Amino acid sequence: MLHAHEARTLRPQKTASTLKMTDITERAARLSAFDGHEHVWLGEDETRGLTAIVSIHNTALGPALGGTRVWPHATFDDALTDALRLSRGMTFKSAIAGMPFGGGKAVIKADPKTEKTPAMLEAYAEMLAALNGQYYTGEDVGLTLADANFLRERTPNVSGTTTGGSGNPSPVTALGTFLGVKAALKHALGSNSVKGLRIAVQGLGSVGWSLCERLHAEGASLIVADIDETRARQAKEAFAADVVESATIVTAEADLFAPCALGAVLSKDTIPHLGAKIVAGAANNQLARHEDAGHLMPRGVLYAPDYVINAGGLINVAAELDADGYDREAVMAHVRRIPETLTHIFERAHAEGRPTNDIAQAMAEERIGRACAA
Ligand SMILES: NC(=O)c1ccc[n+]([C@@H]2O[C@H](COP(=O)([O-])OP(=O)(O)OC[C@H]3O[C@@H](n4cnc5c(N)ncnc54)[C@H](O)[C@@H]3O)[C@@H](O)[C@H]2O)c1
Repeated sequence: MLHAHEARTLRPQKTASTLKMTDITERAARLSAFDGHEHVWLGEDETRGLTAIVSIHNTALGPALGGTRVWPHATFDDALTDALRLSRGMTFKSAIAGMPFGGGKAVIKADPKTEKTPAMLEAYAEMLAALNGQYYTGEDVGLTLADANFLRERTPNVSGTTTGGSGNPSPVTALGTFLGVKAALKHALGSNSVKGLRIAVQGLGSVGWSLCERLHAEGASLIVADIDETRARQAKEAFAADVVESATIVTAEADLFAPCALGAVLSKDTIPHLGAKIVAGAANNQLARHEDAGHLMPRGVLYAPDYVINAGGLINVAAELDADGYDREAVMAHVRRIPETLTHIFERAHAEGRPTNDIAQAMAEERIGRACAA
């Protein structure tokens, strides 16, 4: 495996490849989201329409693992910032979940509906292969199970596939999130039942939809929003949900708000207008800035740290890479411990008068620190 700043150039394995790979670690270091990343790679292929960033934050606990996001960020630096923030979150997620993996994430700057082509994914598979085991990936926003299968046929460093893998991790993420929602309710309201509660869900994709199914089945009343109107209409029919605009779901009066779309939904601007006193959802990087949690506490808002509650998918894909083979029962047992970890964080945060994300980060850093010291 490569170590921090050891390698400056990598070449695709196919000699006639049009893919160009550049180490952009130094460029990334100029952004405030950098946080000491070990490596950041840019893969460009003009012919096949690829602009991809692979961001490797910390490999103290093992090789970097994290999904690939396909999203049309407005600028390259927006995409780079997203990749950096997401891979840092993966380091903490893996550490808290006790997985032998480090933090990594990739962003392909493209519209997944109109610009994602087989040729682009082909070029991206070459990039993954050239990274030679530094980084393992799978689904995220804009990268589907079919895409993961396509990549897996071309390079081994892909998890969460149905071509020899354990399949789409999203339902497992949704299960962990659902159990985490219950843990948050129990801590804040004294009961973990969702029956009769109003729950606002932002984002009705793979995870958000699956979470809604569970909440609806147990009698919650749902308020939903998605920028995809078809998805929102389907949720109205399937769950008798109230549909609101995406911009207003943050303020919707509810017992709990579950962000399941993109990040930065909790900021100093949105927090004063939150319509719920509990925030527990699957989206990565819900806080615009780590410090924004300081605005939640004085308002009595309980926040379930995103990388703790949404770790189900990671636990599932990591198990697929286990040398002893994938064990579904062990995965489910591990996911069922997410509420226990959350409850510990809630109680410690309450006892110490600190934000829940501070406690989660301290726990993750302790484990990473122990690995570095060993
Ligand atoms: N899939 C997983 O296993 C997994 C694991 C951990 C974390 N997450 C995180 O959970 C979130 C959802 O992931 P997913 O796999 O369901 O993605 P997805 O692409 O299947 O769904 C995302 C949904 O959010 C909607 N959306 C985007 N921007 C929105 C906005 N501003 N307002 C309302 N809706 C919006 C999209 O239209 C889409 O329906 C992401 O933040 C992802 O990083 C996913």
